Amino acid sequence: MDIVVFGAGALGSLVGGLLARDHHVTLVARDPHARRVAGQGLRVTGELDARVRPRATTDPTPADLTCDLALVTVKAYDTAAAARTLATGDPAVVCALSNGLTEETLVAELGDRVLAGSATYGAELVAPGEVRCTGVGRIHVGELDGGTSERAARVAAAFREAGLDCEADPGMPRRRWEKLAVNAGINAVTALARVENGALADGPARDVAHRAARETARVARAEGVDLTDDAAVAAVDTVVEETAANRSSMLQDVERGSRTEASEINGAVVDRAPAHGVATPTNRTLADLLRAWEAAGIAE
Ligand SMILES: NC(=O)C1=CN([C@@H]2O[C@H](COP(=O)(O)OP(=O)(O)OC[C@H]3O[C@@H](n4cnc5c(N)ncnc54)[C@H](O)[C@@H]3O)[C@@H](O)[C@H]2O)C=CC1
Ligand SMILES: CC(C)(CO)C(=O)C(=O)O
Repeated sequence: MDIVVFGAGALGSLVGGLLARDHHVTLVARDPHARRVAGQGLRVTGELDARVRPRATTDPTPADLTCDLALVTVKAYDTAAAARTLATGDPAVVCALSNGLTEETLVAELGDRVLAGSATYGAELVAPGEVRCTGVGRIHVGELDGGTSERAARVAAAFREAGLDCEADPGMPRRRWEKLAVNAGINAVTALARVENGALADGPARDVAHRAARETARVARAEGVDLTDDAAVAAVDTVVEETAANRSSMLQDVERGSRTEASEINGAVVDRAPAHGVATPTNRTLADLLRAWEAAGIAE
């Protein structure tokens, strides 16, 4: 497959690097990472090991963006800009692995080419040209409105060919909310407490994460998605166990002094709640604390 990874930071470089073992991959990234990958290739270290030579560019042409599959791995708040650039080319299928409910923003520019996606792999960009895999997770892809499709099966098969754990999921509407519950619980709590995901296996931080996940499940149900409180909590516990050594992407953000996705994750739950009369005090507190930290001065 001809695959473009748009926004190759930590997650995009990991997934794109692994895909490059079997597919023709172009990373759309920023310097100095892009320059390093273009010159010396990309190293995947940590729990997985690979040395690959994908193409890398900071400035894709419409021809670069005309591909079989465009994977979007920018931060959720960069999705609209990524979608506008992707629309200058002609990707056959577009799939977001970003956290947050970003697919609607992609659909606005790219229409029914958009598949839903989610990833629980852990990744850190440790240096230009080197990404560390901190947790082997799983990727799910599927139709935004649910159901099976030939194109989702084809994308999942292409991922598996390259050795990634990936399934086509007919239940993406529920999975997207389940992932939002996982991130609402894990990301903000690990970022504020400055702990690895595994620290949420017990103790007070675990209770906060569970409360955020339950609130997310209530909003999901109010929006017609069948996600029980217990299922949301169980999903948090499973990801905590599977990614115990991860420093969540939001913890990495606060440690770097950069903007977080608190508004796109916890804030997204809070914003949707009033229309349904659902209370979301835990998500509001987590989002507000992170926004207060951002307002005090972030690096970018
Ligand atoms: N890092 C992780 O372990 C995981 C991250 N995620 C999600 O994946 C998404 C990406 O996360 P990370 O990879 O950690 O963030 P990151 O900040 O390392 O990567 C995003 C990259 O996109 C690049 N980018 C944005 N706009 C661009 C443009 N127009 N042209 C070129 N490059 C552009 C940025 O420079 C950055 O390097 C987030 O939504 C995160 O929540 C999900 C699962 C795990
Ligand atoms: C799955 C998890 C929680 C892995 O850390 C993640 O999505 C992230 O860090 O953003």
